[in-house]
Amino acid sequence: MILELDCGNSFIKWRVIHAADAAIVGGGIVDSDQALLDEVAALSQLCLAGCRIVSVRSEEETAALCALIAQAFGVFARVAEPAREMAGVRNGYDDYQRLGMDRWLAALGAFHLAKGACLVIDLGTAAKADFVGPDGEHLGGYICPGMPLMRSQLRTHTRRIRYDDASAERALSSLAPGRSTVEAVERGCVLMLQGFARIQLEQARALWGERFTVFLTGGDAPLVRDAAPQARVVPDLVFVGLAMACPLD
Ligand SMILES: Nc1ncnc2c1ncn2[C@@H]1O[C@H](COP(=O)(O)OP(=O)(O)OP(=O)(O)O)[C@@H](O)[C@H]1O
Ligand SMILES: CC(C)(CO)[C@@H](O)C(=O)NCCC(=O)O
Ligand SMILES: [K+]
Repeated sequence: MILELDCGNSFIKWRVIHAADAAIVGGGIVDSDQALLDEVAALSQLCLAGCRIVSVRSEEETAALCALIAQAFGVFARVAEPAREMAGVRNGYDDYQRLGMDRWLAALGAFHLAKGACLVIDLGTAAKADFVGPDGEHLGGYICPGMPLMRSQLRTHTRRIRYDDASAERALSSLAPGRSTVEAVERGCVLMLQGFARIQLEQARALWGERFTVFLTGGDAPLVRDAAPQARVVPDLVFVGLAMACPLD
C-alpha cells in the first residue's frame, strides 16, 4: 500500500492505495499532522510500502511531516520536486521552481488525462487557474483568494460581518441577492468564484476555440459547477500528477 499526501495551505488530503492496481483503501481531509497520523493509523490492515507527498508548505514543515511518517509507519516519504519538463508538459514559469507544486502536478495530471489543451481550475484556500496548450506548453496561470480567504478577509476587516458556519452553509441554498449579511457575503463570494471560472473559460476559448478540456478540482469545486457545465470534476487531479512525478516501484 502507498500513502499519498497533498499538503495544502489549510488542509492535508490523504489517501492509501494498493500499489498493484491503485485501488483506494481509504482517505480523508485533516487539518493537522497529528490528525493525519491518527486517521491513517486507524485504517485496518494497514501495510505501507511507500509514501509520496506534494506540499506547498515550507521545507521545514514538509520535512517535519516526513519525519513523523517515517517514525509512525516506518516508510520513507518521497516528496515531489519542481521540474522544468515532465510527462510532456513544459513548465511555463520564468523560474520553474517558483510554480506551486500543487499547480504543477494538477497540470501534469490534466494534460495526461486530456491528451491535449487543458484548463485547470483548482478552488482551495487559493483559487488557481492554469493553462496547458495542445503541445504540452504550460502557458502560466492565475492565483486569487479562494472562498475561505475572501470570507475571512471580510470578517476580519469589517465590524459588522459576523456569522457562524451553520448559517453560512444554509445561505448557499440559493444565489439570489442576499437578504441578510450571511447570505450577502456567502453568495457574493460564490459569484466571485464563478466569475473567476467563467473568465478563465473565455480565455481558453480565445486561445483554443472549443478544442480543450476543462478540469475542476479543489474542495470548493462544487460551488462553480454550474458556471462550468462542460468541466470534468476530478477531485484527485493533484494525486494523478503526484503518481506521475513520484512513481514508487
Ligand atoms: N471535507 C472537507 N474538509 C475541509 N474542507 C472542505 C471539505 N469539503 C469541502 N471543503 C472546502 O474546501 C475548501 C478547501 O479546499 P482545499 O482542501 O482544496 O484547500 P487547500 O488544499 O488547503 O488549499 P490550497 O490548494 O489553496 O493550498 C474549503 O473552503 C472548504 O469549504
Ligand atoms: C498558490 C498556492 C498557495 C496554492 O496552493 C501554491 O500553489 C503556492 O504556494 N504557489 C507558489 C506560488 C506560485 O505558484 O507562483
Ligand atoms: K491543494
